[in-house]
Amino acid sequence: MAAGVKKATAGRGKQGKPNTEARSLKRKREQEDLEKLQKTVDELDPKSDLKNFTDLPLCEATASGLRASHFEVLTDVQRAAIPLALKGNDVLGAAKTGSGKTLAFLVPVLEKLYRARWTEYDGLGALIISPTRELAVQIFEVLRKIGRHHAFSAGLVIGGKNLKEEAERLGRMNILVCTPGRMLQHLDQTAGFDVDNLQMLVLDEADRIMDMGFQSAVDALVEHLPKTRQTLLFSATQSKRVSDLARLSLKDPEYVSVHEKADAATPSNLQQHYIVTPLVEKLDTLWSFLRTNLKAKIIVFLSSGKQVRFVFESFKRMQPGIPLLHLHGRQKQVARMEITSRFTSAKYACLFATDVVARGVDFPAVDWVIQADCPEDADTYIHRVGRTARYESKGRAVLFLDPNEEGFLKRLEQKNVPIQKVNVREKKKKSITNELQSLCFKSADLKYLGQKAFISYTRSVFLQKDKEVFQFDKLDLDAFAASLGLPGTPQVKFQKGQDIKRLKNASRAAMSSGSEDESDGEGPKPKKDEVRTKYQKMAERQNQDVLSSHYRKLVVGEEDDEDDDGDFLSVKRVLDDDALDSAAGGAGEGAAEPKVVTLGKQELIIDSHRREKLLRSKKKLAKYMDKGSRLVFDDDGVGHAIYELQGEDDFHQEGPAEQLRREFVEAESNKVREADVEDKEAAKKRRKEKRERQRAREREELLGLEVGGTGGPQVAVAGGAAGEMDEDPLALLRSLPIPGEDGDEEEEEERNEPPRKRVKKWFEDGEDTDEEKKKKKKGKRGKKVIEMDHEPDNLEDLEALAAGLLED
Ligand SMILES: Nc1ncnc2c1ncn2[C@@H]1O[C@H](COP(=O)(O)OP(=O)(O)OP(=O)(O)O)[C@@H](O)[C@H]1O
Repeated sequence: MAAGVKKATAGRGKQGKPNTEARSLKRKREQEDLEKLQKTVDELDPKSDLKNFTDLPLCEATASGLRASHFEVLTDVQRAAIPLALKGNDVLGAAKTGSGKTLAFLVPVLEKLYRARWTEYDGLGALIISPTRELAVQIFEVLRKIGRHHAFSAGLVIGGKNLKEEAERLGRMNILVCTPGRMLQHLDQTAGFDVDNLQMLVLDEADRIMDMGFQSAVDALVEHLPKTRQTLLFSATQSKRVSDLARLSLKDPEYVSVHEKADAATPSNLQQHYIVTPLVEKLDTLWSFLRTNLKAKIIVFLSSGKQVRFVFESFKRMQPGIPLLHLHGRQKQVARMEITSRFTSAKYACLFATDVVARGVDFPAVDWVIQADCPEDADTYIHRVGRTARYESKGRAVLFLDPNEEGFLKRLEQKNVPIQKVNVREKKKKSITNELQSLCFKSADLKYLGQKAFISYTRSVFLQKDKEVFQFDKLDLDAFAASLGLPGTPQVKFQKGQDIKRLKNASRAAMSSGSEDESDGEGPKPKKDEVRTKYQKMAERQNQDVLSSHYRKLVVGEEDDEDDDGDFLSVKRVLDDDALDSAAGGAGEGAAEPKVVTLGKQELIIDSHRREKLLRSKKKLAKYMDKGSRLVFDDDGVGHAIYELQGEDDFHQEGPAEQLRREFVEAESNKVREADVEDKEAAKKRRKEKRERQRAREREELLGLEVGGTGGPQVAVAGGAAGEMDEDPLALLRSLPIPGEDGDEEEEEERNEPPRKRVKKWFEDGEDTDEEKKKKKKGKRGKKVIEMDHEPDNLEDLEALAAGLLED
């Protein structure tokens, strides 16, 4: 789309002055061309037999962009949809995966704006919405390629970038490719972002975008858009739901379904197989498959980000001999882009992925699509396998089914998906359970990942809507846990909750986050300033504490109870050993066993280093303790409360109350007096000892200086003359008290006493020359410094100091 610059400079005279005549001529010619083009479009019969892009009434900029990108022959969907769209119809386009739907909407977008003579001053002309960031990036790239000779500005709005920066650029864009949440965020928040002129709205993977995960965002987004626009909807699994059409205010939409009467819903050059492999042997089968297909480009689909991480990490450690990559919605945007581009350019590689790349993503030359976890429905199956056998290339797909999941084949049949059974050559199959066990034993991290994978898998099976295919009660949980290499079976139990789609889309509930393409079903992130409990914080820890999702459910689940359309899982035991293990150490190996310490009436779980530190601080612990009550001990060592109430009768028997009171006061006063005398004696003794110690110290200091001679400051003693004394050269320094050390009570008192008169050191002698004195004065920038040879400790000293301060 750089041609705008060329266009702007065309029509200038030799000296750079605008040649008005040439310009008006050019404009006239353009106008004529445009009218001619519009006429051809109006006369175009959408049902006519068109073969190539050159048969379409397109402007030169689009035609040359297509040529430069080597697009010549129209695909079926392009042949059917582009003419209708060029003529201004709303279109619902359905065609198999990899059949070229992207161009079927991008070409009409460019043409519409071109024929409307759209300029940068006209604002946003077309909005293209994609359900995932990966797909949005891809659409944007195709747009850039075929639109290179147009002068339109185009932008990508997908989140993961600075909102403000994005907002600044938005106002200048004619075409935007976006994900729904991020776009809505801009429409709601970006001041001056005007979409009133919008000519065209496109929804790629429309059925997904109209799905409930995006429902609220899309509805809110459409609210902002003008009703007088053209709308194009495309997908390989298009729905004609009237409610969807109404939501988008489509006007007499043309339904384009080029493969409706085809033998299959999937590309004809795609070979599809399934393997019946028990859940407990799934990883063995997958591993053995990879080991026998090292020279291939493979995508392995798994049901959650946790599955992806565990399989990726464990296989990586076992080094299968093929480069491994992994992609899921919880990764940072930069990492996702990096992995996508690495897999795109790789010749041989295996990508473990969630459904984040199930739709639309056009990785070149993928040989195999393996669905290691059964997809939630036939549509998802169709999109997943569609990552291979794209356009005219061949591809193969394998679906792993547990014997209990064979009911899924019926679903595929209903959708016209041809699939054949293949058997695994048992000879080539290798069990990796022992290796996984040993890896999990050696690495706590991997074990935690395995536990999380176990839980997320079992949970997803339980939550699936299609109960004929996904039968939780038929899962052999112990054997499944063992097959992942786990030392025990993490325990799970049912709780009323939400259905899988709702859970999967939980993160989309707050669309403003912009991370709408999350496919891991890992629930929403907390808002920044939300107050969270310690269990919530533990649950959010990214560092693999296995029960995090359980804790999350424990906490979030309470709120979810209202929603009764299904059930969901959570832990039976709040704290099992592993959970505590992980909670105590974050995730690292050798994490300390959590302790439960009873403090007063409270139980304190020591589940982190911070808590452990707390145990060492009496002061901090004090706040957990009972405040306590003071006791006095009698001669027999029995404790009594300071004020014990005596029975009234006993009290009266001892004599008149007033007399008893006086006797009590007198006795207590005597005690205080005696204690006072003792205290005074003790204090006197301590002061005496202190004085003696001080004198001794001063004597030693003087002695030290004499030994050191006049050769330099005190430290010189250590390196010099001390050696001759055959003494430890640091003896003097060691004899001096070090602040903070040996802090017994008396020394503490000593430190609290007012500072004593300090004996001047020989090198501190204040007998400076006059010049030195002047220098000192200057150095202190005019500040008045009064030098005294000792600190003022009587009235005379203070008067002298005050007099000095008044002197100029
Ligand atoms: N007319 C054409 N000539 C040659 N190649 C084409 C043509 N149209 C599309 N392609 C190529 O076919 C591949 C698939 O196209 P595209 O991604 O548009 O398919 P799609 O129908 O959108 O698939 P999905 O349903 O998976 O999103 C791309 O690599 C694209 O470059």
